[in-house]
Amino acid sequence: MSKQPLIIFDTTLRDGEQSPGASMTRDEKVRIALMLEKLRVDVIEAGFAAASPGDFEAVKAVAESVTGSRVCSLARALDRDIEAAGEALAGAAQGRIHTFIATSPIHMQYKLQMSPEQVVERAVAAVQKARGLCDDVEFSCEDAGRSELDFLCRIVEAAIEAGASTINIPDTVGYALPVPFGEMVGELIRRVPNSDKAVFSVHCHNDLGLAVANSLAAVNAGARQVECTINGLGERAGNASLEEIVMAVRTRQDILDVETRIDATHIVPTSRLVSTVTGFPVQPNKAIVGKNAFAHESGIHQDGVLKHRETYEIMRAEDVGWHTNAIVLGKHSGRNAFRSRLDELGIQFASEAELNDAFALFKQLADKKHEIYDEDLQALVTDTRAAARAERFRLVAMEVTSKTGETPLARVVLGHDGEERRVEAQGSGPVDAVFKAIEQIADSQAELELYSVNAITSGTDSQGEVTVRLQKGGRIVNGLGADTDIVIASAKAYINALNALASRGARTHPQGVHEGP
Ligand SMILES: CC(=O)SCCNC(=O)CCNC(=O)[C@H](O)C(C)(C)COP(=O)(O)OP(=O)(O)OC[C@H]1O[C@@H](n2cnc3c(N)ncnc32)[C@H](O)[C@@H]1OP(=O)(O)O
Ligand SMILES: CC(C)C(=O)C(=O)O
Ligand SMILES: [Mg+2]
Repeated sequence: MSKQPLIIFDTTLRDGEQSPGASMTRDEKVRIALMLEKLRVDVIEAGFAAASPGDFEAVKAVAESVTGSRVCSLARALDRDIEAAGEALAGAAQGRIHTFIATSPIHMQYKLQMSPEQVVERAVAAVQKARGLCDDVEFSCEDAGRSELDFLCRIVEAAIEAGASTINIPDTVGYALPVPFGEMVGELIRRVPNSDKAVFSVHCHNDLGLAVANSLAAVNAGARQVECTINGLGERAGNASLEEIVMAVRTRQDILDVETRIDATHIVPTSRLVSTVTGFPVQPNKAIVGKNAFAHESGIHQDGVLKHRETYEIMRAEDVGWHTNAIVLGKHSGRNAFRSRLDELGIQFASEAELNDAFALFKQLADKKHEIYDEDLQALVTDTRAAARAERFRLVAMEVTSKTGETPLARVVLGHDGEERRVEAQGSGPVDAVFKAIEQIADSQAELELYSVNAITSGTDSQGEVTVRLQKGGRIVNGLGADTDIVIASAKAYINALNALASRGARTHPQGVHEGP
């Protein structure tokens, strides 16, 4: 039986970015978008063009960089938002304006303070306006999961009549349960007289941990687009995870009559990239992309897998991009192997000089570490790019003494506005001592909101990747640092965050206060 296409709409760069602290710069968005294009995602929602000048620029840059996927911008049902989306998407090979308005009684009454009639009127006007600027328009009924079915039928019919070719049914607050949600989507498709003129889509949030289950229930009921994010990143508890949807569809071809065009071998590198850029580590037991997803610890399982892999594995690790290194990168590798592996990971360099900087760091790392994994390369490039931004502070040297029964002492040499300064400080631990020493020079008066360490690969020679989040006067910045020595990685991350605080460069976060490295 021939399968129907299931459109994969990735919203990592828009809804994913709405996770507090997950903001991305324009260049980071382009880097992730190019990876999503490689993954063969059908639609990339690049941002919310009207949200801020930074996000407008990011949507524009993604639209101008990506040709293999459709690029989309979100817009409220307001002319100014739709015009901004249309303008940002003008350079796209394939663009889409995604406009939305809430349809649940609670949102219409308290948030929009509009009557249902006014909401329908606004939705129709928004779709018409968007169609005047772009021939591909998606309309979403925000909070559809808590909306009345009769009203949904009415507004969806009107939106299709006005020119929307995709109708999205979001479970905005993650309230739905799979069986009733599937029934609701099926009922909508049956009852809306012009439903055959649009693709029905779902966008599920994970507040009850059911985003993927709800999405698949809707697919079974006739939805042919799923909105999802890498690693399930997204507002609050996140969105449906792309990798879980894609692999569920692929693994259960026996009972699902849809297929996607995703090249799953890029899933793990994309997951790593998103995690590195946002500073959100992936939990070890996360389906598909967690480091334990294909690991077997117990004897009976190990025995079974050794005798016949499928006894305990329903997917092959290599099919989703685990350990795809055909060439092992190490200290004897040259520039060509390095460049080619980065190319496979979707990382391109703006100049030969940038490649050379990254290659020099790679050689330093290879001296410390036997084998360089893809994850190391992602971290290394992020580190090079983070270091390349406006450098008010620079780590020149550091030494930390940490002995049993003694208070740790850090001696740090910091480059500050062209001068080198030496300081020392004690702290409750080695990292605390280093941060205190750096602060003696920086005197940032910023609050440390988050400090997290993540081992990039396994083994004691693994690189540690550190995220530091600082907050000052409502402005939040992330700093990233990677090194085989986690205290040095911590110092780099702290300095990186201080440099971000010192720079006023354009950031994309909707509220303009969260900044990433
Ligand atoms: C479910 C979702 O994920 S929806 C997308 C959520 N994402 C974001 O909000 C990130 C981007 N947002 C932003 O940058 C800002 O909120 C902006 C630029 C869009 C708007 O900022 P402001 O003009 O300061 O408005 P503010 O955010 O305080 O309030 C939202 C306004 O939009 C209205 N609104 C909300 N949704 C819609 C909609 N779909 N269509 C029309 N108006 C809407 C609200 O009723 C409110 O109107 P009011 O100012 O008349 O009370
Ligand atoms: C804007 C819409 C699609 C959304 O993100 C939601 O309803 O969750
Ligand atoms: Mg959402």
